[in-house]
Amino acid sequence: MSNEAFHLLSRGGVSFKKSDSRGLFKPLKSNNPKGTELANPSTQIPAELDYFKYAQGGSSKRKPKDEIHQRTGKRRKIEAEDSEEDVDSAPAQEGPAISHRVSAKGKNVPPHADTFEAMKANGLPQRLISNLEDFGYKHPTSVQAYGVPILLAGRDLVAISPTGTGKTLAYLLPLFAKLGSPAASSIVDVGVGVRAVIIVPTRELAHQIHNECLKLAQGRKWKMVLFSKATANTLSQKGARDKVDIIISTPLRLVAALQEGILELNNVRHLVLDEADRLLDTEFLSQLQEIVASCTHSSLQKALFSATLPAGAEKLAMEMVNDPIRIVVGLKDTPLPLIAQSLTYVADDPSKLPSLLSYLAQPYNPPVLIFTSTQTRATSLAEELVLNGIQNVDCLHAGLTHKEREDAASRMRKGESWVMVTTEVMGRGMDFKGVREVINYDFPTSVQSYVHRIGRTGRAGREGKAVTFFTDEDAPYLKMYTDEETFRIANVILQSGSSVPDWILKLPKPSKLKRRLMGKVKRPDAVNPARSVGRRDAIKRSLIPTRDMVMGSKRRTGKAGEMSKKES
Ligand SMILES: Nc1ncnc2c1ncn2[C@@H]1O[C@H](COP(=O)(O)OP(=O)(O)OP(=O)(O)O)[C@@H](O)[C@H]1O
Repeated sequence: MSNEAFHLLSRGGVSFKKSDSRGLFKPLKSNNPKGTELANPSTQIPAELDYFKYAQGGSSKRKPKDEIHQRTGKRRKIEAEDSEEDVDSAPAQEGPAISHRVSAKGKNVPPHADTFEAMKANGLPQRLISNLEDFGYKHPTSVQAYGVPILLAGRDLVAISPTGTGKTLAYLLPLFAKLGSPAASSIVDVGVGVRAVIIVPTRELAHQIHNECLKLAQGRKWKMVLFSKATANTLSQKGARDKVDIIISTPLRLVAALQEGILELNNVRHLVLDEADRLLDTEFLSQLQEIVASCTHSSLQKALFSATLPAGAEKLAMEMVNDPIRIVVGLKDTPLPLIAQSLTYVADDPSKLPSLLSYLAQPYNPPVLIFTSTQTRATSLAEELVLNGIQNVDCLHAGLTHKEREDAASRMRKGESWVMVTTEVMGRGMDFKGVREVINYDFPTSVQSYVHRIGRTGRAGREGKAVTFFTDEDAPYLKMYTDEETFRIANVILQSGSSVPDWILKLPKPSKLKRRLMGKVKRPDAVNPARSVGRRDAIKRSLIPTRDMVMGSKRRTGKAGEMSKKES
């Protein structure tokens, strides 16, 4: 199905209204069937995990951490290591701003700053603080409170902080502060060529960060380039590229420009790797090494950020930085307790579609993000949902054109997509604040993938819900066991305060072979085997009824729209 036809089929006429970020700290209402209201988050989040300062000492509706540890029978090893090996860890702070656990390792860790105002003493200009006030940001999050002073002090940083806790700003604030003023208007010698590079694994994320830069840069004429084929061509003229302050790019694009000789990175003083563990994966590693090797300026500062950093990636990360400080906010590789997680047994692959359809037949909180394992399955599932009358279905994966991808992301931001079917491409970094529910239609291939995927909800202090379907084939990979490297999804769920049925905990340990096969479960391209015969005809035939259905849904969704408006 072409993307256009797909939209024609799937569009209803109502956008749910997303509140802007100023409303992030207000109590949320849900449109759940019973009409029960989610309690005020300020009474729910454990203080130590209150990244957005809701709790300020409030109690949690989820299980307190000690209780969780009793259930898991063991406090996670990595966490114990963090606290035992802290060097110069900043002291626990009285007061509302920093009331949760942050561990900092490294020599001479600069003290953290409780407020944006206090960061002035570290060199954060008033201009940036005023911009933050305009966004309605009152306090720094933990990763900002600790990370900004470290980066402003010129130190290399490896920062691990849960999804949706404001890592982007934690590196952008010091970046703008350290760059001082745009090269074009600087009165001091800033050298020739780009001074800061931000590398991210996907184009969508690069786009999002570019937008964040534009917001933060208000009032100054920074030259910030979202690197693409088109911009690479423009930058092939030396005059144009010498005026660039910041480049945001995926590794592939940047390496291509380096190899073609249309870009030099010898004036880069700040290199940021966002989603660092993904960038240190074998897929990107050699490109990344080439980029790092091209940044030859003597005062190059490196900052690596991610919500997850498995041991192998952490080793590579630590080798890449000089005299670094490593900070860990909350529990490493663990989702926020704000996300209510559950596992749903669906026997086999063909049973997933009916399970999903019955899930979506109940009132749900749009937008919902649904993850599949491949592009073909994403397309197939999106089509099935449309054919089954689900409204405002969208699809985004790397097999679409750039324009289609950008349009889909933009519809999501505007609240026009109620159900977005996607792949790993949206799993990391994407910040759609309104996402209420994530469904892992296909079981994630690693704990990191799980943590990032479900981290698309529960952002910036909001509550979220994550449902993971698992089949008989997936079951071996749920099992908890204590080898830190192979911590599995059931552990992660328990660790972050949601519950896991006992029968899952009693599943046998997977064999070594099964562990090696993790993520290699072969799934058919079509999510509905019955549809594989005459699929195109079926879609064609359904065009008219589906349009009628969409028109009908416009009338019906008047109600749903009102409901959504009330809650946002
Ligand atoms: N100090 C703050 N106060 C309120 N909201 C904030 C603050 N800092 C950031 N945010 C908002 O929190 C949301 C999440 O931020 P961001 O995308 O940087 O998270 P992240 O930690 O990078 O997540 P991920 O690991 O998924 O990439 C964004 O919408 C951002 O605007």
